[in-house]
Amino acid sequence: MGTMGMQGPQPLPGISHVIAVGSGKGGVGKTTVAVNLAVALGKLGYRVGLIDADIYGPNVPTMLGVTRQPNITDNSMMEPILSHGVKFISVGLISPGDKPMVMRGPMLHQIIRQFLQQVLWGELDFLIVDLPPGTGDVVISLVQTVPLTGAVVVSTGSSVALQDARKALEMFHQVKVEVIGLVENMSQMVLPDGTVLDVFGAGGTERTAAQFGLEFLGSVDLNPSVREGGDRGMPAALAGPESNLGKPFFEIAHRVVSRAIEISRSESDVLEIS
Ligand SMILES: Nc1ncnc2c1ncn2[C@@H]1O[C@H](COP(=O)(O)OP(=O)(O)OP(=O)(O)O)[C@@H](O)[C@H]1O
Repeated sequence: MGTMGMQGPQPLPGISHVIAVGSGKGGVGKTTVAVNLAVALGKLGYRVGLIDADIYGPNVPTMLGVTRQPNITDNSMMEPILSHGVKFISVGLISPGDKPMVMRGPMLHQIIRQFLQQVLWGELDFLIVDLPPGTGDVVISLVQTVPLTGAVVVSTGSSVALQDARKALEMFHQVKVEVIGLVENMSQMVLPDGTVLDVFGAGGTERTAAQFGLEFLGSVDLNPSVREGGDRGMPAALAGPESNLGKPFFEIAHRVVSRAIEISRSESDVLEIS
C-alpha cells in the first residue's frame, strides 16, 4: 500500500456500505428521503450513520431534531450526534445559523474527508451521504476518498426534475458510481376525501428508471405530515412500517438493502475473477 505514492479511495474500517443520496434538482425532497431512509434502516436493526454534505441546504440537524455542535475528543476526532437511532454529522453544525456556507473546492474536499475519516462512526452497516443538489465537487471528493456501494437518485415525476435527474445519473456514471435506484418523491397526493391528486406527474420517475435499465426503489406521496415531521425533527419513518406515513420509506429501505448486498456481491465476484 502506498508504494506508488498515490492512494486511491480507501474503505473505511468497520463501515460496510457507503450510499450517496443525490438529486438533479433542488427541493425535490432529497434530504427528506435520506433522513427517512436512515431512520427506517435503523428501525430495521441496521447500524446507520448519516453525513449531511448538502452545503447549500444542510437541513439534516433540523429534520433529526438536534442542532447542537458535535463534541471533539482530545485527539481531534468528532463524535457524531445520535438521534432517532441514527448517528449523524452535518456541515450545518460547522456553520450553524443563517450564514451561508462559502467555500472553495479544497476546503470542501477537506470537510468531506474529515466527515468520513475523523468522525467516531464505530461499526456501521450503512453510511448515507446526503449530497447537495446537482452535480459537482462533493461527489468527486467523496469518490476520491472512499469506495461507494452506490447512489440513490431522488426526483419528482415532473419533466423538469427528471431532466435534471438524468444529468445526475450521467454524473454518477462518469465517476463510476453504480446507481442503486431511483425514488419518486412528492408523487401523488391523497386528499382527506380520498381524491387522488397528481401534482408532479406521478409515474415519471419509474418510467425514467425503466428507460435507463435502473431499479425503481419506490415512491413517497406528497403529504403535509411528511413536511411537518421534517420541520419538527420527527421524521415520518418513525411512524413505523405499518403506518401509511412510514410504510413507503421502509419499502425503499428494504430495496436499498437488497440492492446494496447484490452490488457488493457482484463486485467481490469481479475481484475474485480478476
Ligand atoms: N413527500 C413529501 N411531502 C410533503 N412535503 C415534502 C415531501 N418531501 C419533502 N417535503 C418538503 O419539501 C421541502 C424540501 O424538501 P428537502 O429539503 O428534503 O428537499 P431537498 O431536495 O433536499 O432540497 P435541497 O437539497 O435543495 O436543499 C421540505 O420542506 C420538506 O419537508
